[in-house]
Order: sequence, then structure tokens, then C-alpha cells
Amino acid sequence: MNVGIDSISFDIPKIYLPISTLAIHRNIEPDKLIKGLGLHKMSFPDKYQDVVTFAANAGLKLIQQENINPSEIARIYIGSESGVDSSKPIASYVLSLLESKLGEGSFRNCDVVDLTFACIGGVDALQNCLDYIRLNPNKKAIVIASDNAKYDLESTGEYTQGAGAVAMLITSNPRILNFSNNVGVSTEGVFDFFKPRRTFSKAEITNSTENPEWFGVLENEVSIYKEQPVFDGQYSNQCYINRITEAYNHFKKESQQSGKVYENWAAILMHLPYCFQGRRTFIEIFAKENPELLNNQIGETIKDKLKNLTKSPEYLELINQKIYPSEIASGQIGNCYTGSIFIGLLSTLCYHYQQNNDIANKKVGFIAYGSGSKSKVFEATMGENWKSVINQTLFFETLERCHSIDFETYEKLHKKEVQHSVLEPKNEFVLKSIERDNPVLVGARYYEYVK
Ligand SMILES: CC(=O)SCCNC(=O)CCNC(=O)[C@H](O)C(C)(C)COP(=O)(O)OP(=O)(O)OC[C@H]1O[C@@H](n2cnc3c(N)ncnc32)[C@H](O)[C@@H]1OP(=O)(O)O
Repeated sequence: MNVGIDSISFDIPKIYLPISTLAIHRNIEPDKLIKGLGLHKMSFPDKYQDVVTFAANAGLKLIQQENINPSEIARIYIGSESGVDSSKPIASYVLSLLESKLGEGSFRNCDVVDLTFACIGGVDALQNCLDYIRLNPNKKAIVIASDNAKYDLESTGEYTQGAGAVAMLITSNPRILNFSNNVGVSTEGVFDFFKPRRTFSKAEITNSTENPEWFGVLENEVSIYKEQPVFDGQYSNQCYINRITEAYNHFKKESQQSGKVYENWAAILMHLPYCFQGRRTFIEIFAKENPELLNNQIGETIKDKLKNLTKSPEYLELINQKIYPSEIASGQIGNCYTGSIFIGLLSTLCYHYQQNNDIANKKVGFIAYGSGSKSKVFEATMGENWKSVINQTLFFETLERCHSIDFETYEKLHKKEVQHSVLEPKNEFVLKSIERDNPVLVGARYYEYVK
């Protein structure tokens, strides 16, 4: 049975910090970020935006674009690692926001939930819904990956920040992508990147230079929700490489394929925590699949040979054809955690649409990763009519319309010190306030739709 992505939409911040501005203020050579990591702009949420507004706006756009009746949607599954509450899922907020526009109770029989496993939660939500549609081919599901990839100021993650959401309509006989049911998996429990819940004393909060989002006050303690992770960058890269190579091998076994499976893929869609992560890590799989090419490289050590292999014509051709299209948007937005692999998908589809490339019926490969750590590798086939959906997406056009902010505004937004939004919201859901006074509602988030 054909099951997969029938339509797709997105919501991203409308403001960004040019990466060269960040580099200058952090005393980093701009070329390291631009030429070394592929970064150009770092999108950042405005005061009125968060993971709920991104998810709800992307979901509403999808429903309106496809003219779907809410009663047709059996599930809304959200992948995120930026949950705003330890009990009430983002999906519960999204459901009520969608109902506020589409009719009270219109999603009353819809099953909604959040799935969390660092950056791979969106893929978990997708696969869960693919299985559901396989069992219920007459139903429709929406999967939304929504995140705010926020890192500490002056950390090595700072320049990889970004945010946004991608919403996908999952149906039988989909127009864009049809997924096979083979999935390669590799999992290991590690601490490469995580967000422990923390409780701080009032004194610690008072002395803090940051103004963390505030959840609840105990007698002498303030329990806060800190958005930024604890992480070890180089170790997280090693975990990423270990997991993706193991999951790739497992996928070959599961799908009973041998040889260079990636050669069958017109595009390789990887989790991109920053633009060049895919090209910098796929080399490990490429080298294992092409031992003769690796051996032919000059170099004393395997590491030297591997480095030279990244510059070989064979690998550069692979990057240009199969990885580069997914990087275009990543370099303009930054990390979106669970959304990154799907931002890469949108970028790839829009690129091939612009280039008028015929990729109908071709296979694409997905290499997903979530810290903590898990990778999943799977493949899908492009639908015959993918262009008829992508022509209405206006993804690259939206990226071009984003506004640059200065460094001072960026730091104030990061520290939650701005009084007003940088841009006036228009035709979208916004975060209005967070309850601080009413003790039985403390921490509740209030949203509204602004025309
Ligand atoms: C969250 C996850 O998904 S886990 C996997 C990834 N981990 C993360 O994203 C965690 C958060 N991020 C980080 O900690 C960091 O940003 C990292 C680990 C991703 C990158 O670390 P950094 O120390 O900033 O960069 P790193 O040294 O690895 O690479 C810099 C690149 O720029 C290149 N470079 C440096 N200076 C220059 C320059 N002037 N001109 C051109 N290139 C340059 C380097 O050669 C290197 O590229 P290469 O290895 O391909 O040759």
C-alpha cells in the first residue's frame, strides 16, 4: 500500500541575525562559520513566537492550503524537544488554537500527542502515523515537527541556532512521497546532548544574568524550564556518526539490499543540526562503501585519507547532487532540531522544482538522528504529482522576505528582555502572555490569532 506525505507546509521566524554579525561579536573568523560550517543566517523567534505558535501556524496553513475538513483528521502527532510543559503537550495547545479558527470542538475526536527523542521525535511521529494510515487507509493524519534550537550565549552551539515548524499531511496514495516500511535503527543511551529539568534557589535566579522562562515558585525554590541544552559538541558529532553508520547498515539488512544503497537515492536527507553536518559525516558511510577510493587517497593515517576523500571528485559530485539541495534552507534558517530533516526535505523539493528537475518515481533516503542517541535510516519514492503540491509552497520566497536584526536586539531576545515584538505579527497565532498571578493557572500560556 502507498502511504506517505501528501502535502507539506511550514512556519519559521521572520527575523534573523546575519552569521557574520555573530562571528564579529564573538571574535570568531566569519569564514569558519560561512565556509567551514555553511552558515549564513540564524533565524530567531520574535517575542510573540514559540514552538506552539510555529506548530499551530504550520498546521493551520496546511489545513487551509488543502481545504481539509477538521473531521477528516484522525491524528495530530507532534515531534518536539522544546515542550513548554511537562504534562500538557504542545499538541493540546495546537488543537485548541486550530479549533479557535476552525470551529469549537472540531477536533474533539482527534487523537493528539507529543513525541520526544531529541531531534528524531518528528521522525518517530511520522513513522507512527505511517503505520496508523497503513492500518486505516481512509483516514488522514497530520505530523508536525516544531522546535526552537536555542543554545547558551557564547557556547559552541550558539552559531547553529534556529527555529521553526514543518507540518505534513499523511495519507494513503500520497502525492509527494511514498515510504517503504523498512527502517534501519541504531540506539545507545548516552549523554551527548540533553536538557535536564533543573530547580534553582531564588537567590540563584535573582543573581542570574538571564531571565529564564518561569514556571512555578515553591517556598524557597524556583523550578524553571531552561530551553538551552547541556551538550558536548565534538562528542555529539561522534555519537551522530556512530549511530548513522550503524543504522545505515541495519537498513541494508532490513531491506535485504546489498551494495551501495545510497546510489539509488536521488537525494540524501539527513538531520542537519547545522548546514554542513550531512556532508561532513556522510563521508564515513561513503568511505566504508568505497574502500578502494579511500585507499587511493594520499595520507599517513586513515583520518588524513578520509579528509582527502572529502575533496575527491566522486564525493564532491555526491554532495552536489544528493546533499546540497537540502542544505540551501539550513544555511538560511539554522537548526530546527526535529524539524531540520524536514526543512531539508522542503529545501530539496523546492530546489528540484525551481531547476525543473524530474525526480518523480525516484527514491530518496532519510538519515535521521536524535541525541541521547538514536538514528533511523529509511527510504521513500517520489510521487508522480509532487510538483502540483510544491508549486504552492513558496518556501524560498518566504526565506528571502525575512528581516535582519542587529546584535543588541538578538541578545535581548535571547535573554527575554525585549518589551515589544520586533515585527508586528500578521495573520498568525501569537503568544499573548503566561499566567503568573492566578495560583490554579500559574504557567498557563495564552495565545490568540492576530489578523
Ligand atoms: C544536536 C545534534 O544534532 S548532535 C550533532 C551535532 N552537534 C551539535 O550540533 C551540538 C552544537 N554544536 C556544536 O557544539 C558545534 O557547533 C559543532 C560541534 C557542531 C561544531 O564545532 P566547532 O568546533 O565550531 O567546529 P569544527 O571545528 O568541528 O569545524 C569547523 C570547520 O570549519 C573549518 N574552518 C575553520 N576556520 C575556517 C576558515 N577560516 N575558513 C574556512 N573553514 C574554516 C574547519 O576546517 C572545520 O571544517 P572541516 O572539519 O570540514 O575541515
